[in-house]
Amino acid sequence: MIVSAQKNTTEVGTIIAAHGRHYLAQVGEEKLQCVTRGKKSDVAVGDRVNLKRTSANQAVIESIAERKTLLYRSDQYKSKLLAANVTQLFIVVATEPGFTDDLISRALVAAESAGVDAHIILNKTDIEAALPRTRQRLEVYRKLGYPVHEVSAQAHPDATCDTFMPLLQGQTTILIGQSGMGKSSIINLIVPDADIAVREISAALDTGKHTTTFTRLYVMADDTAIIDSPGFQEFGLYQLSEGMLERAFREFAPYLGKCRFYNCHHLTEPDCAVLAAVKNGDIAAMRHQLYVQLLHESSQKLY
Ligand SMILES: Nc1nc2c(ncn2[C@@H]2O[C@H](COP(=O)(O)OP(=O)(O)OP(=O)(O)O)[C@@H](O)[C@H]2O)c(=O)[nH]1
Ligand SMILES: [Zn+2]
Repeated sequence: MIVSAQKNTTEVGTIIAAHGRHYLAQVGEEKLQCVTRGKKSDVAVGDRVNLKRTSANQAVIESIAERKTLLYRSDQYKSKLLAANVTQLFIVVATEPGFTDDLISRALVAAESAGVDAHIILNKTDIEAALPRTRQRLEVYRKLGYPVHEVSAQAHPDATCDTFMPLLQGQTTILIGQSGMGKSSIINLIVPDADIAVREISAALDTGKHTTTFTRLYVMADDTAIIDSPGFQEFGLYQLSEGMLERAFREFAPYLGKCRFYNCHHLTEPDCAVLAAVKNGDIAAMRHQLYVQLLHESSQKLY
């Protein structure tokens, strides 16, 4: 079929899902199946792209607009693209089941190093027995300046929407969370017809049964989008240099440059200002341990 009107013009779209080297782009009200030229597959969900139509519902990606931010996911010892142009990252945790600090801090490091704001969403506040202890566990992050928002998607859906809507406005927000935290419940509240959209995306990309395993973007308004990243995407942090890592721990900032050695790794060095702060409790030991672990991991990278 020849679509004469669009034949030689370029259109602008947003990548809303990716599966292998097949992409789906939202162009106004339409969803177009896209491929890249050649073997390139460096397109990420959230990318703004220039497209050339090849049929009524297909197009070729001509170019990718400059990215404001880029998040990576981990794939063995490699980092692959997770999402582009994200402005804020919401980490969903719950009173129950338990969450791990390791995953929260890794997500925070990913956000910091990408220049993306990070917020923590505490869901299931209706499970009151577990609430005090959960709040206390999140205190370390709140003290670091990461906003913590309390919601209950199930018990207080309207209040949950009221909490989210102003936060989402004008932003591209990625939601991540370990299984069972209630991320799907939240998405279904704030994105009406999310299920329909996922089925549509899945059919267009022919992902078969893998409907829940791909990252997808929901366009809410011109300047507002939500990205649902299923499962708990391990963030790719292998590409971070030592300098980027130490800066991704925002509580290290007052101490950087104050160690005896200008190239201090903050591991076991004498007169290390960071270690001194860990020792006197100004830096949480748990956070420093993760820094050590990430430093170790980034030295293990294969390429
Ligand atoms: N008590 C309570 N339960 C909730 C709340 N929100 C979600 N749940 C329940 O928590 C369970 C997990 O919710 P989901 O929305 O499926 O969680 P998810 O994080 O998407 O989990 P996966 O689908 O495994 O990734 C379900 O049984 C929900 O009914 C809440 O506010 N309070
Ligand atoms: Zn040091």
